[in-house]
Amino acid sequence: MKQQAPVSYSEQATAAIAIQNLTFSYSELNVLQSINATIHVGERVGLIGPNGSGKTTLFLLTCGILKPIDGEILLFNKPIVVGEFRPEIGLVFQNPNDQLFLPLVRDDIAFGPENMGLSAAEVEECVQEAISLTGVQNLVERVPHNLSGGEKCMVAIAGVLAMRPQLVLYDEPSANLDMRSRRRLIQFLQDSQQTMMISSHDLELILEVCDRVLLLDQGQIIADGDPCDVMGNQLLMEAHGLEKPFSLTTH
Ligand SMILES: Nc1ncnc2c1ncn2[C@@H]1O[C@H](COP(=O)(O)OP(=O)(O)OP(=O)(O)O)[C@@H](O)[C@H]1O
Repeated sequence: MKQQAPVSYSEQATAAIAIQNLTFSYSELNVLQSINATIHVGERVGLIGPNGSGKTTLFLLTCGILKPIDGEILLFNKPIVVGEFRPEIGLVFQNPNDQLFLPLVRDDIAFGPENMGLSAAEVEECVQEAISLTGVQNLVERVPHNLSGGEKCMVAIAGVLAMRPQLVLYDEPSANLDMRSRRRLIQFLQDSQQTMMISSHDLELILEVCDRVLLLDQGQIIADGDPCDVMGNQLLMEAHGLEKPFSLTTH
């Protein structure tokens, strides 16, 4: 439950992400203040925190979309450089409309691998694999713009998986999904093989999918541990604008 020390040499072999003394501000607004955390290969880590605590910002830094003020992030032991494409990592954006922009779903899913210098046959293999994993076969000839929220969510995930990342960051993946689409997403996430981080206010989803949770608030990682322990701590949750999930209320 306490903040982690910077990654040690012995941890490097299994570190997918090593966040080291990371500090970030938008102009005058300090968002992250010297945070440290290591995400290991194979982990499924939930990222929780109140609105505006910096969850999306941390994901954008981890993908090299934003540049830290201080500190650094190592991705599989190699520093993230802002603007450098790293195929090892994929980000599923909070709003699928930010990700889907081509006239056909199939083209959207193919966009990533097509820009990775792969042959046409390799692109097709990646696309078919992603379509199959996400179950969007019936949507490939559709116009992304016309899809429902749940359909857009799975197509956006397919577009990321088509690049075969080892690590996927999901930003609020269940936002705006109905019960059936959300259940399908949870099943998909449980079956996924990649190391993952999931930022969400859907704490029950985090409980069902993740084996570890980080609580972010006031620029700091306030808690880091087992999801039931962290989210079952009512005083801790309430102190940071969160509620203990209903399914933990009898524990
Ligand atoms: N481009 C930007 N310019 C200035 N401030 C920003 C920008 N993007 C985000 N912020 C601010 O940075 C803080 C962190 O935002 P961020 O989106 O990372 O939080 P979050 O934890 O993902 O929030 P939510 O749970 O509401 O999605 C907020 O106060 C937000 O208003």
